[in-house]
Amino acid sequence: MELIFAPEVNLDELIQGPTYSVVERQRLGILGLLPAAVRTDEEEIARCKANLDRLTDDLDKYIYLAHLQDANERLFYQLLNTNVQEFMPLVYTPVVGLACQNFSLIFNKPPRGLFITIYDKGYIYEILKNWPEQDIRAIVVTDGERILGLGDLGANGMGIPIGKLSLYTALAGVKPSQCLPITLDVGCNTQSILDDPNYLGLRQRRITGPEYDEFLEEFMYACVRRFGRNVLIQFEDFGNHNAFRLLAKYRDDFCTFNDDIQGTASVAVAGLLASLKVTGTRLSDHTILFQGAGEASIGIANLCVMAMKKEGTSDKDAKSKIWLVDSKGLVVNNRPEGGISGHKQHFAKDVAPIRELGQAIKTIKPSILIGASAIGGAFTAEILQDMAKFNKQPVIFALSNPTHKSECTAEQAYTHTDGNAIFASGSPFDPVTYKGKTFEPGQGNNSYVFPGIALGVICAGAKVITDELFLISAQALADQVRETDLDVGRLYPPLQSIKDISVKIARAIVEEAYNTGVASTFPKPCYIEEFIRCQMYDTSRAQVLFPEYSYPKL
Ligand SMILES: NC(=O)C1=CN([C@@H]2O[C@H](COP(=O)(O)OP(=O)(O)OC[C@H]3O[C@@H](n4cnc5c(N)ncnc54)[C@H](OP(=O)(O)O)[C@@H]3O)[C@@H](O)[C@H]2O)C=CC1
Ligand SMILES: CC(=O)C(=O)O
Ligand SMILES: [Mg+2]
Repeated sequence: MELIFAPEVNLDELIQGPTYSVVERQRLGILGLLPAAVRTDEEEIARCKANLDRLTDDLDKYIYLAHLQDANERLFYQLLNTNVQEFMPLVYTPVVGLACQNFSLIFNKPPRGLFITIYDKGYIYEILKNWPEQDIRAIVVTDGERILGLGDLGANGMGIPIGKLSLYTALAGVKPSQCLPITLDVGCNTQSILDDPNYLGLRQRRITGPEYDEFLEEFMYACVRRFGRNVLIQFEDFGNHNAFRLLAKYRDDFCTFNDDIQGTASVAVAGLLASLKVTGTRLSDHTILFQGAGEASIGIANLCVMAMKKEGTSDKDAKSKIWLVDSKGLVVNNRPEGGISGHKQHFAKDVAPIRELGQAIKTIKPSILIGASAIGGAFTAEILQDMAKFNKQPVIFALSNPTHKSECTAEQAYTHTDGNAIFASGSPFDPVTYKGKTFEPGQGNNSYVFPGIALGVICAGAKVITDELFLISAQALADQVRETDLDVGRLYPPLQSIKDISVKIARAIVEEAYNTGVASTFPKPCYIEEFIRCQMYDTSRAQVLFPEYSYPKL
């Protein structure tokens, strides 16, 4: 047999590992660099699973998967797609929280994202040029100040943009080469992190004020200059004091959204719309109480108002049905403790102050209770029992992440309401069997919507992302919920069908983008769903083809 060797071996060529055929190995000049077996994708996925099964520690599993993503991205996404339900908690919440807390320890050399520090001010465009890919369509950016419910993790927050963008690909087929995770390192205010000898970020307290704002401004313009006007910039896990004002500042001129405010609103309203099918009510019939009055709660509250207005309720009446509890108690006008910012002000009521959540519930008797305060266990047995006392089927969402920050567990929700709760949570819980019925609660997490929204925005070349798009996505998601889901207490469609769900969301986004004149992909595709599917990442392996050919006789 005649062997053909390439003059120089490119180790990148090994990326497909043992799935290369012998002929491919010869042609690529990598013969001998792999063991003899020529394997199918399925066999390689099984090998990855066997490796994961050997590991007992979640962080070790995260590290294994991160290495797989670096070594063989295609296989990584194939593996995730074999069982999204099983693998999502390992690349996303809750384990991504653990990974962020240990990020400096587990950081590995291959760059999965860009770190841009406050000292890079003036050179952000040049740093963006260091990223090897040119055709970036989506950026997820954090400054690490509010990572899940874990607080300020500084540069360790990088796990979040990486994890979110992995879901862009795994859940909605956005091409990984078009995604760029970015951490803006402006310091960290968590002393234990600054004291950690392994910490890899800037070892200083956070820069704030005009210097921070100028840095963000330069970042936004540098992204557009480098990757084009339509590059999607998703803000993730910024501190409350920056999140709202940056969204307000950039939303009309950039293709941007804040996932914690707007994505969360969309997924929560989707869950509420699905719950209406169970209770046979309208959203406007409900009284909603939020534990927490931050990015997530205010975002959801505002979108609930939009949804109620669609039902014909006035703005004033809709707002009157929504109550907030923050760290100082019920959000009421003239509260002695003050602290009612502009966003909370819309929902502040003219009633006597109440300090405790439990007391607020006894007084207001809400039919929907939503937790987004990062106070684990805030929904006590008594609170859950009260919700069941006041309502035949209380809606209870414990949205805080990761799992130990959840306001209650699924088991607590069902047990303390005698199995009557309509429940969803930000981080996943295992099925619960109560009095012979097995509940499989759904995950009220923005991950159900942001990948599909991003896919739609990218396909349409949307110039801006309006609030209307988040309500449309909520409706598109709720429309996917079947009787069989509701029967097991799930307000969301099964995760296993998430790619099709994302396409439906994307389709709704694309149609709306054209209808409202914010699309810029022309000509408008005739068959929108087919067009979207054609843009999606294909995990099947590109064959290294060497067609037989010969020169014509000279
Ligand atoms: N499931 C999902 O998809 C999402 C979940 N989340 C989760 O929601 C949580 C909050 O996130 P986010 O809204 O962005 O954070 P913010 O920091 O913006 O808001 C937190 C809110 O909680 C309030 N709070 C703090 N302590 C208490 C307390 N003891 N009692 C009542 N309220 C309290 C704060 O009050 P004050 O205003 O007085 O400071 C603030 O209003 C996090 O755990 C996050 O992981 C967030 C986004 C998406
Ligand atoms: C899910 C999410 O975005 C958060 O917890 O911050
Ligand atoms: Mg977030």
